[in-house]
Amino acid sequence: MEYIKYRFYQKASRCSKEFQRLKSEHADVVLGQVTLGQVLTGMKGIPLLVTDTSKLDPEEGIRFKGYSIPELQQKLPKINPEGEPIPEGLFYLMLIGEIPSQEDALNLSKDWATRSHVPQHVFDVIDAMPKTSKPMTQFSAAIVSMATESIFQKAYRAGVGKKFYWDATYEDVMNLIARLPRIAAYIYRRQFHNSDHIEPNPRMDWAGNLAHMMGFDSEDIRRLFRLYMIIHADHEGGNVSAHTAHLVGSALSNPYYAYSAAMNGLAGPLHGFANQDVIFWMFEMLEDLDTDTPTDEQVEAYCKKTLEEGRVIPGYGHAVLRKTDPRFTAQQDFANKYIKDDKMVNLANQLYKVVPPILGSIGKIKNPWPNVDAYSGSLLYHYGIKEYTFYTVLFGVSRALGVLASLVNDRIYGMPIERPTSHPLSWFLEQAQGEKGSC
Ligand SMILES: CC(=O)SCCNC(=O)CCNC(=O)[C@H](O)C(C)(C)COP(=O)(O)OP(=O)(O)OC[C@H]1O[C@@H](n2cnc3c(N)ncnc32)[C@H](O)[C@@H]1OP(=O)(O)O
Ligand SMILES: O=C([O-])CC(=O)C(=O)O
Repeated sequence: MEYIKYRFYQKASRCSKEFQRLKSEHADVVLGQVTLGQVLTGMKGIPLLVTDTSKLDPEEGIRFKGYSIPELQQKLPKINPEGEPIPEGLFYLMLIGEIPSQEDALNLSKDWATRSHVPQHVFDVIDAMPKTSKPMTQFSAAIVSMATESIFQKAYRAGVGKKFYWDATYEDVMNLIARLPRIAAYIYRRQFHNSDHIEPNPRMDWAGNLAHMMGFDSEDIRRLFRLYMIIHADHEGGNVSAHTAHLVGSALSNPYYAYSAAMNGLAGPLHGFANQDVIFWMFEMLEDLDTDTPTDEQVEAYCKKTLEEGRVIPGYGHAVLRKTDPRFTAQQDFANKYIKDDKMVNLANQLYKVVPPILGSIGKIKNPWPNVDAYSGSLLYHYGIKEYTFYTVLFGVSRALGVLASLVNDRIYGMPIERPTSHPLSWFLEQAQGEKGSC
C-alpha cells in the first residue's frame, strides 16, 4: 500500500472504530434542540454533520484541523520559500491530520501527476457542448462524464465488502483531484483561447501546473494560485458544495457523481458563483458611475441602488460567519504585499469601508462583513485572468481538496445514507399554533 494511503488507513481506521462505538453505545445522547426558526432558515446551527477536515467559527473563521490560515501559511511546506504553501500539504493535513514534511507534500504532487491523465472522451464531452454553455456547466458535465473511470463503482458492482469501500473511494478521489486542473484549464483555453491547449508539465506542483496549463507561467501567478487553492479548499461540512457531495455520496453514488453534484451547488449565486458575480457587479458599478475612481459617496449610492432593486451585494454576508472572513483578510494581505495601485483591488478595499455600515443599518442582515468572494476576483483580474465567468471553476478545483477528503472519511467511517425527515407545512403550523391552517 502506498505511504499516504497507509498513513490515512492507520489514522482513520481508529476514528472509524470511534464512530461505530458512538453509534452503538451513545445513540441516545441529546445534542440540542431544533427550533422552528432553524428549520425555516436553512437548518443553521443544528449539529447534524460529522466533518473532520475543517471547522468554522463564526467569529474567527475557518480552521483546518485546528490551524488558521496564517498558521498554515507558516507551517505548510513551500516550493519557493518566498511564496505560499502548496495545496498538496493542506490535502495531506485534512486527510491525515498532521502537517506533512516537505517530502510528504512533494510525494503527493508526484502521485497526482501520475494520476492526472484525463480520458479523451471527457474532452470530447466538453467539445460537444456549445460555447454558450457556462464554464461551470462544462466543468460539472466533464466530471460526471469521467464516472466511466470509477473504481468504486466497479468494486461495488463486483460485490466488494463494505469495509473496503473507502479504499476504492480513495483511489477515485485521488484520480479526480489529480485530473481537475487539466479539465479546468481545458475549459479555459477552449472558451477563451480558441482551443489552443497547453499540455501539462508533470514536474510541476498541482496549482502551478493549473496556472501553466491556463497559459500563466509567472511566479506571481503561481503564488496567487497556491494561496487561492488553499483558502477555498474547505469550509466545514454544511456549506452547499460540501453538503451536496456528502449527501450524494451517502447513497453510495461514486465520487464523480458526488463531486459533479457539488459543483452544481457551487455554481449558485448565493454560494461559489458570488466570486464571479462580485467582479461583474463591480464593473457594472464603474460603468454606471462612469468613472474608474468613484468617491465613497458614489459607491454608497450604488450599493443602495443594488439593494433597492432587491439584489444582494455579492461578496458580503455569510450563513455562519459574523466577522470579516479570514480568507478575505488573507487575500487583502496578499494584495497589500504584492500589488500597488490597481483599479479593482482599490475598489475591493473601498467596498470594505463602505458596504458594512450600509448592510449593518438594514437590521435583518446577520453579517454585514465581506466573505472570501469579495476579494478573489480583483486578484485574478489583476494578474490577467480577466474572464470572470471562469472564476467559479477555479473555486471548484480547490473545493475538491476538502470535500473529497471528507468523502473518503465518510466511507471509512461507514456513514449511512442520509435521510432526514420532512413534513408538510400544515404540520409545522400545527406544531407552532395548534392548528393546521389551510395550507
Ligand atoms: C463561498 C461562499 O459561498 S460565501 C457566500 C457567497 N454569497 C454571497 O456573497 C452572496 C451575498 N450574500 C448573501 O446572499 C447571504 O449573505 C448568504 C447567502 C451568504 C447568507 O444568507 P443567510 O444565511 O440567509 O443570511 P442572513 O440570515 O443574514 O439573511 C437575512 C436577510 O438578509 C439578506 N442578506 C444577507 N446578505 C445580504 C447581502 N450581501 N446583500 C443584501 N441582502 C443580504 C438575505 O437575503 C435575507 O433577506 P430576506 O430575509 O429578505 O430573505
Ligand atoms: O460556509 C459557507 O456556507 C459558504 C462558504 O463560505 C464556503 O463554502 O466557502
